Amino acid sequence: MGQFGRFIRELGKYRGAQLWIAFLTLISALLSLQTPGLIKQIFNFLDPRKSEPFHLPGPFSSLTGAFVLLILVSLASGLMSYVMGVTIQAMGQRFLLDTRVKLYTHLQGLSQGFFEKSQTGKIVATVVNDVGQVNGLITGAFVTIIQDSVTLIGVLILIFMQNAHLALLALSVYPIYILNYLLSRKGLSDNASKISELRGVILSDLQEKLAGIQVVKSYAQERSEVRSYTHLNRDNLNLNIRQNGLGTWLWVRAELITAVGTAVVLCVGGQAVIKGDLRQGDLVAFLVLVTAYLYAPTIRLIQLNDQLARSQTSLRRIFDLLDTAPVVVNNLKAPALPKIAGRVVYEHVKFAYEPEQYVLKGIDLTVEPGQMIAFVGGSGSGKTTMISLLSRHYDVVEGRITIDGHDLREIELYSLRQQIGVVLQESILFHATIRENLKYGKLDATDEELAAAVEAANLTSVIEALPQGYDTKIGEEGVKLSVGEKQRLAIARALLADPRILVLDEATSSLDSETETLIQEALDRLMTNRTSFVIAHRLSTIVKADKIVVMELGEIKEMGTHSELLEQGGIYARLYAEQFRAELEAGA
Ligand SMILES: Nc1ncnc2c1ncn2[C@@H]1O[C@H](COP(=O)(O)OP(=O)(O)OP(=O)(O)O)[C@@H](O)[C@H]1O
Repeated sequence: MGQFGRFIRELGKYRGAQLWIAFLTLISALLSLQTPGLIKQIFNFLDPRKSEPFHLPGPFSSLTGAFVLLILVSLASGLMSYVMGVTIQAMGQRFLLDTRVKLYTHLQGLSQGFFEKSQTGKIVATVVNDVGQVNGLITGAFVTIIQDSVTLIGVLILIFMQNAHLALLALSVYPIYILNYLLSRKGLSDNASKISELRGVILSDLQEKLAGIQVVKSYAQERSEVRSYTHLNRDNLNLNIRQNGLGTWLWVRAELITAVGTAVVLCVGGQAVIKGDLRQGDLVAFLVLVTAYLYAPTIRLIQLNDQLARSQTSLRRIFDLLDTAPVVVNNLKAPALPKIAGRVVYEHVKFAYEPEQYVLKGIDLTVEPGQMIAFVGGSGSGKTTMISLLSRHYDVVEGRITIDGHDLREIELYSLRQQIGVVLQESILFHATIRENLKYGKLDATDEELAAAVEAANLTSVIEALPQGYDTKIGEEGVKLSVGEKQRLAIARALLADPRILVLDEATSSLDSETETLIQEALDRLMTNRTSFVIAHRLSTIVKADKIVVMELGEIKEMGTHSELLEQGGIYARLYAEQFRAELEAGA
């Protein structure tokens, strides 16, 4: 029930709408409860044995008047329900908007590590499906709960006022209702949480396999993917059938209990009518009250159990996501990093992704402004981790990293990242126009700035050749750019951002020499006058680096310029010889 409690608190901000809904519910319930009273008066008036006059205001105290009043009451109650429906739908839509924005804002604030460990599809399922499910709770279940609870309270008072004996009889079936409910509750909620979990799995699997369709196709796994997708969906179907079966079975039993209750009231009440202790109209009105206003809302409330069970899992996932704290905490009160020169110092830096499993084991490294550092080393030696720490995607476990003397943890995070540009191995571009992709580096870039960046990135002729130039869409409905063109576009984007520090993860994939030259030229222009950290794969980059850092198992083993390290004849000399030979062979 904890989740529902928190949910109700979350809804607190819509208090105005809630009060309005509560007021309308009350009026609507009071109006609809007038119907049985009117029916009673009509029947008692029509009683052939002893017609009783109407106790209604002047113009309505006739048969026609009573009918008109009946219609007016229904109309007014319908109108109230309409206004209430609209108000609740609006509140539901507000909730959808607010919760999705809240979740998305929270997601944007989470650290990179969270996304490395989570399946995107599951996150999408929560933001889209789970929030939608909870919206259903507001617009569906909550209306029922409020409306029917008010009706139940009103009807209880009315039936006891009319006939306490019959009222007690009508209520005698309630222990059986409760038992019936308790019997089904666990099954329904267990099954609902399985459905909800499975839905997340199906969505994340779909997203993952479509994103990785190249792998699926190149391993010819299409049929096995279709099989496993069908399998998951069949499980989903079975669980849903079971859920509906459980829900319907609960409802059928509740209907049966209702029938018993109605029969008992009719039987005992009927005898009272025969004996003359009760008027026919009183019995009919009592029966309408009991069946339509007592039993029917009770059954509706019982049926809600299914929806509540389904929503519980959704709420848990929404709250779990909202409760996930970022690993790297951005102190918004910390001072912004002033415009930097770009001096970076790693002081005795130790870092572990998992407790005690150090992947950086005491790094000391000083980089002067404008220098180019090349990280070299075997796979898993810690190169990527070094640059992740610089952008503060993770915090160091021991030691510290400073930029121009500022400890990274003591400055505002965004002001840090704004001054670090990143060009990754695989350039990530969005499904938008070339202009929009470029402007991601600098939102207010002028056309001249765009053109200069594009020129420096050797892209001018490529863009000019496109039908709509800068306004050409990339991806799905637009052009497909080659790997080299994408990379140059990413370089132009970084040029526009004009960061003082540059992080570059060079592409390992071999590009043809012409493309390689174009990219290299663009990169050289990008790196000019910036402190650059390069995870180097190309000999040309390594050779001209101001400092080559050779890493092995999380430690710096060698450091120096190309010629210094060759002279040492250590790890670097060996790596270089290997790579040089490999490049010669590849070129041959
Ligand atoms: N997100 C992560 N969670 C846990 N361990 C990680 C994570 N990222 C990297 N590691 C581990 O940290 C170690 C260093 O990885 P890192 O990616 O820094 O190496 P690298 O030198 O960049 O390797 P490569 O050249 O293959 O990219 C490896 O043992 C790797 O398995």
